[in-house]
Amino acid sequence: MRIDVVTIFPGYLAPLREALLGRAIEAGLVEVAVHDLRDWTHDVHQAVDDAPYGGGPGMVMKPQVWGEALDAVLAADERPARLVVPTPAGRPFRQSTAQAWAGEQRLVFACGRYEGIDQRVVDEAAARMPVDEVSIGDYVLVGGEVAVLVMVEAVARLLPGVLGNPVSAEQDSFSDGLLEGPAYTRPLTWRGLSVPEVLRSGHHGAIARWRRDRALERTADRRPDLLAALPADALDAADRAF
Ligand SMILES: COC(=O)COc1cccc(COC(=O)c2cn[nH]c2)c1
Repeated sequence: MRIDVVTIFPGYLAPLREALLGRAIEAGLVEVAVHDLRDWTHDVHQAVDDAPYGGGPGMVMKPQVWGEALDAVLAADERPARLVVPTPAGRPFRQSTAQAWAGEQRLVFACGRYEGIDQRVVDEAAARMPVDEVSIGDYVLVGGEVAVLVMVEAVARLLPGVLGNPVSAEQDSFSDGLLEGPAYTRPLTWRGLSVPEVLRSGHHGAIARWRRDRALERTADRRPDLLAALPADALDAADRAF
């Protein structure tokens, strides 16, 4: 998979080169190219924004600069691309979104700042490629860069070879529609707190049951919306205690 990011703060994307993801890039499992939007300005001030039509606070990012930047970035590789624009006004980004995007040959991320990018940039792009305006949560950031770090990590970890042990991607939180329950490791007792007996029993059935109970309990407590969204047949008789 090739990932391109267009931003006025390329340095914000430096963490993509670290750790697991950095190794995946070095191994050629994923290619990442970060582009400075200002490279496509032609004025001495390298202006990327202007006042909003209709008035109101803040500035809007200019369509001409974004248009030239996306044209150039898209032309750099013949693989078909999906354009992703992080925005508080977007559809929710979920694990299912990451799963779907993991099958893409190419993702191009456009990082908005200020009050956003002129809508015509998104509308014009949508005429020639799939475009997703997505939100990573109901809060407002200063720019899309941090959201891109979140989404790239969520997608890249699903790519074959990126994670050491692929099984954990399947057994993710949300993969069965429930939150992950508590996890424990050595020592057996720590500051007077012990590990639940069942986990040391060696009874795999009892352990699986205990883990599911804890996941159901936590989901009912923290995310009742997820529980309500489960398909009817997802819960067996033993589950219905929650
Ligand atoms: C067409 O889309 C745009 O113009 C996007 O423009 C902006 C403007 C300000 C901030 C951002 C960054 O995204 C978020 O704040 C965000 C994403 N998820 N939750 C919060 C993006």
